[in-house]
Formats: sequence, C-alpha cells, structure tokens
Amino acid sequence: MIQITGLTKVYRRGRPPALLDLTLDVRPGLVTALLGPEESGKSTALRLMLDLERGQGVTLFGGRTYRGLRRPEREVGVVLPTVGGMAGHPGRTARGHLRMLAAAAGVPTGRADELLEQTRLAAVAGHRLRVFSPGMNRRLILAGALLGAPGTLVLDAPTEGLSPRNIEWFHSFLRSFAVAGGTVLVTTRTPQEAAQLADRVATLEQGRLVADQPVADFRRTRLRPEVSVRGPQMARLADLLLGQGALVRRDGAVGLAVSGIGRTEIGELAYRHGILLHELAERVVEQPAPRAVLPASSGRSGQVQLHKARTASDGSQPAPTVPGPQAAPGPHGTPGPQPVASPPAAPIPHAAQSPEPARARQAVLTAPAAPAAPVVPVAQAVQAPQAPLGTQSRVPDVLLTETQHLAPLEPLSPTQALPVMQAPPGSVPSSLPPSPLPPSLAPSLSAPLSPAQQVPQGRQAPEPGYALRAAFAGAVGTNLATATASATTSATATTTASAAGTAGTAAVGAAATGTVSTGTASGASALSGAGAHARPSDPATPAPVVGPDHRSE
Ligand SMILES: Nc1ncnc2c1ncn2[C@@H]1O[C@H](COP(=O)(O)OP(=O)(O)OP(=O)(O)O)[C@@H](O)[C@H]1O
Repeated sequence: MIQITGLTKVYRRGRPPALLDLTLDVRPGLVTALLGPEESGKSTALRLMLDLERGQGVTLFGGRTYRGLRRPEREVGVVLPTVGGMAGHPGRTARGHLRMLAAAAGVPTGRADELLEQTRLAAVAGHRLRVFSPGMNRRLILAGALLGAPGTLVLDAPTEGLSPRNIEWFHSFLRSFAVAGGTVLVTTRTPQEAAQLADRVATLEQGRLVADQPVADFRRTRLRPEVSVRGPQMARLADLLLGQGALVRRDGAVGLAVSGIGRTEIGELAYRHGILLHELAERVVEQPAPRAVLPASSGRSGQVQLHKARTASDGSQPAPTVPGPQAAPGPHGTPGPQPVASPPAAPIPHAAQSPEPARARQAVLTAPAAPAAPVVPVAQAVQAPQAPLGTQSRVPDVLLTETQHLAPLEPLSPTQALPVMQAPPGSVPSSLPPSPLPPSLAPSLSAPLSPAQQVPQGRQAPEPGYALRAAFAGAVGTNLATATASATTSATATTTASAAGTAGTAAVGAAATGTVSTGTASGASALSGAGAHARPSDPATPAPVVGPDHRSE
C-alpha cells in the first residue's frame, strides 16, 4: 500500500504549483495509473514520493517514508526515465550491468541471471548496452528494479516510445505483478494506455487530482468508442446510418465517425447497398476529464508530519526519516512524541479491497496541531502487528500471444516471492485529517485556477541546482532509473560504478533511488552512434534495425 498525502510542490514562489495537495491511496493487487498530459505533475509526484525532491506532504510505503525504509530496494522497485533511455553504461553488457547492480544491492548475482530470463534478455545478456533497442534497455531497467524482489513498483512512463510489442509485454508483466499481490503505480500520458493497463486511474491536470476512478468508470466517462469509416460514397452511407439510429459526424473530406452502431453492422449495411469502403476501423476517442471525480470517502488531504516509528510491542523500531524540509521530528535516536490525538483505527473506506503487505508498518495520522500557520500537522507512525507471511506469492506466468515469440515469465522462487498482501483487521490507518494547507494553496478542486495559478505554457525555469544536476547527470551518463541500491540521500547517492571499475564517479541526482551506473561523457555519442553496430535480435522486438534512424520504436 502506498499512501500519498498532500503532496505539493511549488518550484518557484509566485508560480503555480507543479503539484497541489495530491492525496491518493495506491493499493496492492491493483495497477494504478497516474494519468495526465504533459507537465501535469506526474513525474514531480513520483519524485516527491521517492524523496528525490523536496516538497510538502508525505508518502508512506507500507507505513514508512521511502527514506525510512531499511532496505528500499527490497520493498520498492523504481523505474524512472534515464539519460538517453540507456539502462547503464553503453560499453557494459546487460549481464555485467545487472550483476553490478546486484552486488551493490547485496543480492546474489544469480538473481541477475534469473531476471535476464524473466525480462526476455537472456539471449542478449552478453551484448553491450550500446546496441540495445529502447525496448531492451527499458526491460533491463525493469530487471534492475526487480533485483530486490520488491512488493511495490513505481514506474514513470515505462512504455513511452516503445513498440506495441514491448508495450504489450510491459502491460502483461505489470498486470501479473499486481495479480500476484504487488502494488503498481505507473504514470502515462495516454488515456488508452491507462484503460488497457490499469485497474484504477487517477487523473492529474495542472498539478491537481481531478479524478480517481475504477477503470470501468474511467472507460465509461473518459473514452468513447467509435468507428472510423472512409470511402467515396460517404454521404449515402451517412443517410443509411442515420436511418439505423447511429450517431454520425463528418471526419475529414471522405470520412465518417460513427457511434451507436458496431463495425460489423456498418460493414454489412455498406455491402448490402453496394457502397465501397476504403476503411472501417474501431477506435477510441478521448473525452475531457470530468472535474473532481474523486471518491468522496477518501477523507484525506493536506500535509502530515511523521515522527519516529515504533513497534507496537516494544517501541524499539527504528524511526522513519522525516520527509520534507518542514518536518520537525524529535532528535535522532530518540522516540518521537506521542500522537496528539490518535483516533481509533477505523478502516479507511477502501480497506476491504486493500490487502496490506504483511511487513507493512502502519502509520496513524493524527489531527493537525496548528493548521493556521503553514506548519504541518502531527502524525505518528506506529508499527502494526506483523501480518502472517504467506507463501503463495509469486509472479505468475505472463499471458502473451504466440506471435510475440516470448516465453512465459519464469516464476519467482519462494525466496524471491512477493509478500502476500493481507491486512490484519483494524491495521489500516483511520481517516486522515482535513487539509491543513494554507488557503492560498488549497482551493477547491473544482474551482477554476486564478490567473496567478495558471500553469504557464512552457516549462518553468528549473530551480537552482536542477540544471546543474541534470547537466552533470548527462555528462556522466548517470542512470537515474532503478531503485535497487540503498542510498538514501541525494548527497550520498551510491556510486556503484566506481565499485565496478567504471570511469566516472559521481551519481548526482540518483538520490534516494540509489541505483546508479555511471559512464563517461561518451554516453550520448555512443547512443547516437549505435546504428553502426549490429543490434542483437530482441526476443520482444524482432524487427531488425539497420541504422540509427531505426532505433525509435
Ligand atoms: N526541476 C524543475 N524546476 C522547475 N520546474 C519544474 C521542474 N520539474 C518540473 N517542473 C515543472 O513542473 C510542472 C510539472 O512537470 P512534470 O515533469 O512533473 O510533469 P509530467 O506530468 O511528468 O510531464 P511529462 O508527461 O511531460 O513528463 C511543469 O510545469 C514543469 O515545467
């Protein structure tokens, strides 16, 4: 379970927030899509969740902040966009890259070989990354995120730019992961992908959550199926279709967009009347997001502040790190203050469908102490009694079509098994406090933005330090992608490359995700020159690639 509460990010004072009071539960056993157009705040949300960025609000993974996780790589697998789309140093082989990450994460190297099999990369394990297609690189990044057999996956646009075959593979994998009890949060820009992939769709617009819907509602309210018809006799066909009660609108010079009647019926109607068709295709048309389709029962909004977590039994459990710059915990090593007012542990509305990971620690979030000032309310993380660990967790075989030539995924061994997600009764936190955001930051979701809050067309100028980090990350070919090492702060991000004898030592920006592979400044040029190398055949991408122009999928 991921509990996101009040995530807010303002990059520059006086500018509209990139993210405003995002509150969302991401439940195990489901794929949750965070959907939004460009610059709607999806990546910002993920970076805040993973403590890669400073902001307001808090995200709990099984009751702990990301930084508070003792072994983050074993709990949360992260896939973020990488420099040039590369999984790691272009001169490294896939096997070498993954084994390096395994060593950094303290995972047996055999696990790397298993994951190469699972992600259909075994056949190309000895090839260097510079000859990998985008799809192969992306699957290798995913393999890195899975090294620690985490129960939760957080992925930022994992399928963007990939071939339909790779997209289908990713979807199958993520669905299987969720079916096995895993928690999946994935961002996407396309409603169609959200509808295909997710069980639940949360829609962001201009940094605000405007809808949080089960996929069936999402399909009904946001997607409209219609049939595209083209041919030289469309006026006649339109009359016939209208006579059948269909809704018909003109679509270009020689086309119709038809709804309310199926493709087969349209084809038969045209055939019976001798009407020639050049195209008859189903498609899905996106509709604008409804305003504020939010579960009324969510009851959570605003910022919370964490104090030390303690086990329910002895209180000796290490505390989660306090998130955000405004948090004010007790001194390190000392137990945090008691909750101001711990409400009885009433289950939150979705708890019945939300089995909790067995090892989850629950947070009891309490009412704000001083909501008037921009001071966060007090919350206390308390470890819930351990739920019984089960043995049924394993990633099941992935259903793929024969034409993909992809073998089923290997099941995980019991030692790699995902935790069985079962919520101990009453262990799910009670409803959370109302938003303590200052009024200027917490307008109604349905209220139109004031001119001052309007998101500008172009990207905002990056905050100081961002450009430097980005430039540096690019210069060393830093891979920000996978969270399999346990670095916990940006300042101390692990530089695994140096351990592996790779040139380049910095891992700026890797921050809490930690897994870092560095290369040299040749990363970008190696990528652009990759067409000069023959690419190994990709089991999931069979089309041969003959030059750099063909790299895009
Ligand atoms: N480091 C930064 N400094 C300043 N502004 C930023 C920074 N990162 C993001 N922004 C701004 O925050 C807003 C949200 O950006 P974000 O990248 O989170 O959107 P997104 O939904 O992930 O977009 P995309 O789908 O294009 O990746 C944008 O207006 C963007 O310009």
